[in-house]
Amino acid sequence: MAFEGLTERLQNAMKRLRGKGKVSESDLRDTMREIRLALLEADVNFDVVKDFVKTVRERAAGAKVLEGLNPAQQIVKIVDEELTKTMGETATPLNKSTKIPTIIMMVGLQGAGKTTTAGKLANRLKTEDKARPLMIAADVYRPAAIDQLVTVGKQIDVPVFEMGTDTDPVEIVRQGLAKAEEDHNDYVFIDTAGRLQIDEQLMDELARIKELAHPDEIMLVVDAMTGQNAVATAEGFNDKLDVTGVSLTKLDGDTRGGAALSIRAVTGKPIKFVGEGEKMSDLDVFHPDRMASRILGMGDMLSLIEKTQKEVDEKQAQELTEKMRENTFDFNDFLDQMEQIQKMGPMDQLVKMIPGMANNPALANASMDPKDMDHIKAAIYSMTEQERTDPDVLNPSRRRRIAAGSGRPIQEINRMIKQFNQMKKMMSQVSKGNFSGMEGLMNQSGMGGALGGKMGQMAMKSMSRRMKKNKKRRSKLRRRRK
Ligand SMILES: Nc1nc2c(ncn2[C@@H]2O[C@H](COP(=O)(O)OP(=O)(O)OP(=O)(O)O)[C@@H](O)[C@H]2O)c(=O)[nH]1
Repeated sequence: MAFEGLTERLQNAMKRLRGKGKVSESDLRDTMREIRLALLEADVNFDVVKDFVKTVRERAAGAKVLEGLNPAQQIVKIVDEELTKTMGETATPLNKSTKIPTIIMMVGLQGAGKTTTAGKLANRLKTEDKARPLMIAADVYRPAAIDQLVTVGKQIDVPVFEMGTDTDPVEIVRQGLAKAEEDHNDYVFIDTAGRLQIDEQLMDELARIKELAHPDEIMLVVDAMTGQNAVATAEGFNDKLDVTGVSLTKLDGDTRGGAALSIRAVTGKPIKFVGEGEKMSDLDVFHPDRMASRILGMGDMLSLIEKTQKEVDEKQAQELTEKMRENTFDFNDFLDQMEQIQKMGPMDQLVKMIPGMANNPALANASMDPKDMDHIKAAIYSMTEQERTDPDVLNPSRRRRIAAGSGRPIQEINRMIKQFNQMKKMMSQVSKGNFSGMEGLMNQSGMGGALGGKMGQMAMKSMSRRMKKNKKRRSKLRRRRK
């Protein structure tokens, strides 16, 4: 099994923190030493280990004690996040040319899995994107290599261009590309020669092929089982060819993890795919976050941690609901809400996540312009503390002052206050469990319109999260009163 030793050692390193209410300096030091040894033993590059441990230690020492998470859980979370970062954070797709064909040049040492990976990728594009790839056999040094590519081609029903072993590989590639043009293939894979070790002659040949073909992707294939050697190979190929992506093969074997964890950090090039078997379908997109949880072997623990965190967020949300229910939701709360929402990302996407809102025609065109948010904020910033907490005092002269202070027209301020009040009313209704009038209220108040729409959306977002929980809590309260 891949990563077995690493997983076990990392788990052991963090186990010692379990059940501790507080992590002392020496606990942390011991844990970090264990993590460091675990990574080194897994053949992770020394510099990568050094940086990793340093970052985790700093984050762990500086971490505020998050409510709801114990110290061990927090450190697991930090280690998980940093592992993910080390491997590149997010999945990186295959490069694609704007006009066909997209040319993918496969490079790597002999036996790394170039031919197999070319076949797997071609197969994937064919089945998922209905692509029509062509594969060029440019390894003229081993007749068996051409046969192998031809066999793979038959297996996945993808044509192979080959000229035997007597033609210069660059010439083969030139003619192969002409053939692809003629046949309108949308992808071309160039299967190049490998050696047991990097040598000048091979590199020169690859450089000549690169110069001729201008590949969109130079995919370096490395065998994950070879640990530090894989990393050295990657560096060598990258220095000479400036590769664009890496495929790690044989992750189904008992690789220790060094290659997966070091390549990105050492070469700066993303791992794009991983091979996990010999079958043509055994190819996966490389997801750093999933790989990190797999290495940690703490899938359950990590989802628990996430859940706990969410609940802490919900506790804050609960306080807000309380205010809504008691009708004391004011402009300060509104400002808080807005700031939270702004941190979360584009408004229209958030709205779509609300159950039942994805297809709501009232919100169809209500996308959130950050400028509008800023205008609302500016208006609230121009209010006095009293006005924020007690919006009823907002008489015409105060409104004029706010308009002048925020540089917004008075009509806009009036509209905003009116809609805030309607929203507040709506919120208090909803929080009391009265959903029926909501839609009518939304339309009546022009919530689908510009400013109100946005306020409405924000309110909807916070409400939807709370409704369920609140309902439960209210019935509990009722029971208690009885
Ligand atoms: N278990 C496993 N085997 C793999 C994987 N990828 C490739 N292989 C095997 O590794 C061996 C070498 O793969 P090839 O595709 O022939 O390697 P190559 O880089 O093209 O090698 P040359 O053509 O000799 O330069 C084959 O037996 C493949 O079946 C993988 O992800 N998992």
